Amino acid sequence: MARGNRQDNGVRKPDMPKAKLTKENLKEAILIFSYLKPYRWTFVSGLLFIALSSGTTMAFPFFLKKLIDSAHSLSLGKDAVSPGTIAFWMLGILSLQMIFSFMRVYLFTYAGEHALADMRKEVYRKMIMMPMNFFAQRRVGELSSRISADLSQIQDAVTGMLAEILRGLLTLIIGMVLIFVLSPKLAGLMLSVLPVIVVVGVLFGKRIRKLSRNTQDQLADSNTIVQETLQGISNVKSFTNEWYEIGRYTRSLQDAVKMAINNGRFRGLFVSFILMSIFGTIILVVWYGTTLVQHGTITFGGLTAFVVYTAFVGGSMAGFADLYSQLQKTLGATQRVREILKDETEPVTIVDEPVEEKNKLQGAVTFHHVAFSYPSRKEVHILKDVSITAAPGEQIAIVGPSGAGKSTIAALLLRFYQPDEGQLLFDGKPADSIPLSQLRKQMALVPQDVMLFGGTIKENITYGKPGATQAEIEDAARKANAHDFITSFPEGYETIVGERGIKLSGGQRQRIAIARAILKDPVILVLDEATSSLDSASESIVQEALDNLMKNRTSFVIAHRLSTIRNADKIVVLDQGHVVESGTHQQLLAQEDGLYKSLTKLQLEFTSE
Ligand SMILES: Nc1ncnc2c1ncn2[C@@H]1O[C@H](COP(=O)(O)OP(=O)(O)OP(=O)(O)O)[C@@H](O)[C@H]1O
Repeated sequence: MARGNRQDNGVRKPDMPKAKLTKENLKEAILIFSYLKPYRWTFVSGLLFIALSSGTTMAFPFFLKKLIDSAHSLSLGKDAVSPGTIAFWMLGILSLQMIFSFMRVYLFTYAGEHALADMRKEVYRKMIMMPMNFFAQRRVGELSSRISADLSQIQDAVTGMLAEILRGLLTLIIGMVLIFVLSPKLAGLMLSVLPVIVVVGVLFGKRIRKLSRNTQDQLADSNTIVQETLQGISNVKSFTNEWYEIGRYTRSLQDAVKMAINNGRFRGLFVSFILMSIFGTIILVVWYGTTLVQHGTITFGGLTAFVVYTAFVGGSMAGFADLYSQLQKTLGATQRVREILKDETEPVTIVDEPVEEKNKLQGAVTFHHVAFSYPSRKEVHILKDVSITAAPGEQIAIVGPSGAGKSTIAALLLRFYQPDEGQLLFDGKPADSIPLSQLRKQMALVPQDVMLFGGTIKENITYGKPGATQAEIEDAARKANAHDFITSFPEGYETIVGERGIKLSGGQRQRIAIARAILKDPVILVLDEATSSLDSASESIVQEALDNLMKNRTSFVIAHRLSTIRNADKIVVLDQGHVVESGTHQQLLAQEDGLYKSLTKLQLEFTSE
């Protein structure tokens, strides 16, 4: 069976590109801001409040200077504004600061959350519209972390980081101007140590970025293990491989922890370095400042304000180095998300339109000399020169050994993939001349392993025709031999089926899938070994349901149990991608040395044993 999320070799592809701070990358990242467009006024107001709150923060040291100088003047018996009045002004400023900070956080959250939800919607929309090959080459965990982790990183950048950059820049510029105004000499001293700090900071930042990327990758690997084992929990349990999975997860986690600790070591060094730089500079400035106070070049208050401004400026510089590594992470996330946004989707429509008259099918299907290889394994030719014709309403059975390419035929029918050579025709028209969604709307697939969604039975049946009435649903369930077992549940149609339908038996799940297909009322039906996992009693109930479903539709039945397809209008025998025989049951049995005959014989022997 050609499953969607098949992995080629179980090894995750290194699709986490390094995000360097290049012009190209930044340009791409800026495109993400287009999602903020609908909320631009909220966002701009947020920016304004950041500027205002930075302004009020920067006003504090100024008032501190006034406060100290006035106290100093008063102590010398000179005339000055009373410290109480200045403290009162400071309280006023503090109140403003509170309002500004509240508004900035609120407005940024508002714009950021909305923009992120839009972005998530867009990425999900894109993802779900991707062709099958996209899913065949990626792991589910990896894709879901695009939507969760990567997008959260981007959101942090849009809201938190941008605010930090703006605040840092304002603090830096205003702080620099003010310290030069307060004392050019002291400012000169402070700036002489600055380039050293910046260079070392950037080098550190680079290293940290690399390490944290590796940690993130490793962590994503461990999360994939969790997702995969939970999805296949019955496999894990039936093989009693809990120990194996715990071991696998532990090893993966240990690697992640090792990397994170290594990263932490560097971050620790980085933080210590920054702290040392800040306090070292302060000590230097204070020492030199006190000599200037002695010479009367600067007041006590001035020196205090200078030190505080220096701390602000130093803090914002240290923040920049951290922001730099954050920015790198965000660029990585942006790149991965943009990769999906840029990828080409299938030409499906995302509005629920009825099938147009001109696209309505009668149900004739022709495979005309079709050859096919899966895009991920181009060198392996799965189908070779396959020709099959089905008249409207005919039942075509496809049989053959495992791996012969039966499910691949189903995948091509549903146009999950395109033939490499030859043509697929519907009512004599090339498949690609009919819009993809319009075509698929007229088909239904009852797969081998039925996947139900976590909602109610009713919701699962209505999946075949959203908006169907209760009468239609019940009618479909009756035809699918499902009504009786559904009504035997206390909650009837409202019974929650549990995640992926685990609260129902295999046969019940299949009958729900059949009811879903009946409700869809397709012209062409594809059944992929629909009865293979059932015992004889359930098989006959399901088979009856299937016979109801197949009435008056072109059906392609992929079957292992040859007994179920005896009455098919045509049986196509496939072997290693070739059609080796084709005809009715009787015709094929008449072929001495035929593959069908030997398969039938084998099954008879097998079942009579
Ligand atoms: N997505 C895929 N990418 C690459 N190769 C695939 C993919 N799906 C199936 N194949 C390969 O194509 C071949 C035919 O597979 P297919 O599922 O069509 O066989 P089948 O006849 O339905 O087998 P079975 O009866 O065992 O389900 C197999 O060799 C399989 O490994």
